[in-house]
Amino acid sequence: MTTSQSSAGSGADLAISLRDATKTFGTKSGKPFTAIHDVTMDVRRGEFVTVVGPTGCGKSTTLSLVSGLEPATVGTVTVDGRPVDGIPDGVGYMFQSDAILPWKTVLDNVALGLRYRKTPAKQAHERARDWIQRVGLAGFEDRYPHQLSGGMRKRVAMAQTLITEPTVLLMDEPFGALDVQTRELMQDELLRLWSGSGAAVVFVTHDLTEAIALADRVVVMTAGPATVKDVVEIDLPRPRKVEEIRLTPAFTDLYRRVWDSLREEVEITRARGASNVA
Ligand SMILES: Nc1ncnc2c1ncn2[C@@H]1O[C@H](COP(=O)(O)OP(=O)(O)OP(=O)(O)O)[C@@H](O)[C@H]1O
Repeated sequence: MTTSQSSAGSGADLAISLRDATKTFGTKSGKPFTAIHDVTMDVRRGEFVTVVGPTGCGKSTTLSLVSGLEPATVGTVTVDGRPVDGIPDGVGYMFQSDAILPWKTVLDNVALGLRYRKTPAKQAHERARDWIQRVGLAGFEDRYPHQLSGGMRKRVAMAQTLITEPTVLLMDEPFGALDVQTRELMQDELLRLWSGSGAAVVFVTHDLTEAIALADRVVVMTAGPATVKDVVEIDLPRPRKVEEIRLTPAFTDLYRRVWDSLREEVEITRARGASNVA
């Protein structure tokens, strides 16, 4: 399937909708810089969409329009049917560098997600204990971040985000800094925690294996300014175990399919030279 947009449906089941969204930044030189161009993409409630594209093409910028951190210059962006104007309710984020505070314990860090939303301390701590258990960190409530492994810190970050029960979860290379084995563990954890949550996820990654293993659909973006080049449906059965599913012939076919689409864009980006995309 080759489409010029990622259209998942319409109406009430849409959690996220971008329509011809373009983002142009002002620069010091005075020459405007267009980071993404005419991006049209829908994500249904409960759907897991991953986004791949060449380095610097505009993937994070796309997320920042959905999160309300940046307004679209042209086009429309809606979350839960409402135009994005500032940070929408019900949106959770996870980035490569986590938002864990080194001077707070695991319990306080996880509770922070709720404390920022004015939940009383006692209630926030009760729910934090529950989430710490769900992410497999029971017994580590009183540890500080420097006493944790990279994977454990990610579990804290995941609990901190998921405790707010976001309806839209935006993830920008959240496992990018982890070693391969820990990354696969965290991918499985994420799928387990997400399944049945009803959250719509947009997950940006450079790792095609990760993109395919997690997704219902993979959106392939062009060299910058990014637009949607292709959307690949991932019809692999769920529940999935990443280390098992990536060895199946169906997975290999999908990998080839996504890479065939992405390769040309990566080559265009390489030909332009790193200095133009940094
Ligand atoms: N605030 C800004 N002002 C000017 N240019 C920006 C701004 N934010 C991003 N850009 C530029 O927009 C382009 C897209 O950046 P973005 O971070 O969205 O790409 P990306 O695909 O997420 O990158 P990567 O793959 O390296 O993570 C880049 O050339 C970047 O320098």
